[in-house]
Amino acid sequence: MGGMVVLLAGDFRQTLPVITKGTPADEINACLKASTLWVHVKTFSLSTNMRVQLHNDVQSGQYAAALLKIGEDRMAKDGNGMITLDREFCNVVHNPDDLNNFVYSELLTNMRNRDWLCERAILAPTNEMVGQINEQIMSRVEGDIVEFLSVDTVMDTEQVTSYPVEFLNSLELSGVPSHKLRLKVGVPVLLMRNLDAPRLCNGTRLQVTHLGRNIVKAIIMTGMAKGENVLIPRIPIIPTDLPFQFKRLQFPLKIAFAMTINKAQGQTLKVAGINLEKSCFSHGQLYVACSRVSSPQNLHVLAREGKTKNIVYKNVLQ
Ligand SMILES: Nc1ncnc2c1ncn2[C@@H]1O[C@H](COP(=O)(O)OP(=O)(O)OP(=O)(O)O)[C@@H](O)[C@H]1O
Repeated sequence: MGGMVVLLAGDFRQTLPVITKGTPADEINACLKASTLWVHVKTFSLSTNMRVQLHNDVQSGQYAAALLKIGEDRMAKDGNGMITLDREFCNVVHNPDDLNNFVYSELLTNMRNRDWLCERAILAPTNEMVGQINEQIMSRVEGDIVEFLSVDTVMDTEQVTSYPVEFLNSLELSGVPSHKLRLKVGVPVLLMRNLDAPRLCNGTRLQVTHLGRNIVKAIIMTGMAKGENVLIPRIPIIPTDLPFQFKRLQFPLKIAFAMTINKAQGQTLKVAGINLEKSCFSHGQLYVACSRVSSPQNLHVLAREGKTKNIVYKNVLQ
């Protein structure tokens, strides 16, 4: 059947599809532009950055222009291929504690305000960094940490001896909750699976209100069911991108003070911190991170000497 009109909306300055252990060439090949259908696509361009425009101040035009310079790799680079982030573009900070304090100032008082919690996040390129930042900020929250250990089992009983439980427990997989999930009452969490769409979806943010042995009570902070109290159970999660199948029984939650830049794509934040102790490693990450907020006053960036790498695959933009 032909002749149907399909509307696709996107921005090729943003991150490309993630290919596990893939090279830049694999990412470019997975992009819509590499499809044989692309020649039949008619493109229209949107020209106003509404997120920035809505802020409605004199700096908004400058900020939107600077974002485009990052997205299109038009920033000047030094001999090591690094760009310099200046004060007009963001607040450059020099250590992780400062970054955490700028974004989560007076955390204990403000944590009761769910809107305050939702409108801010610290972003980092890798899951490993995100895990560390979440632990650092959770340590500032009052109360005891409760540790939930997952139950991991191999699906094929014949493979039980090849994959001991200790090995399964050690697997940290993207999109799969950790074996050891550490939470406190009051912390914001991200739901990692669709439990009851459209109320409780992958990416919905919640605030923990009670930690039981077999259930987590939480209040929904984002989306159509904002304000509702919910019970989150442990669910079986089966990763699909491994050479063998195993099942992890765990709460589909992770702490949401910090999240990866890729996870933040699509979100709008009032205040963002970007931890670039380890630079971005893939196309569009710096652009996505910086473009989550609408003004330079609300963007705090931790980068050594204010310098960082901006990875842009120019042929995706042509
Ligand atoms: N025409 C508009 N009028 C008012 N607000 C708008 C308009 N378009 C977008 N916005 C606001 O701008 C912000 C970004 O919009 P939206 O998330 O739809 O854009 P997007 O292109 O998906 O962004 P990105 O891909 O960068 O995440 C949102 O807060 C949205 O409410």
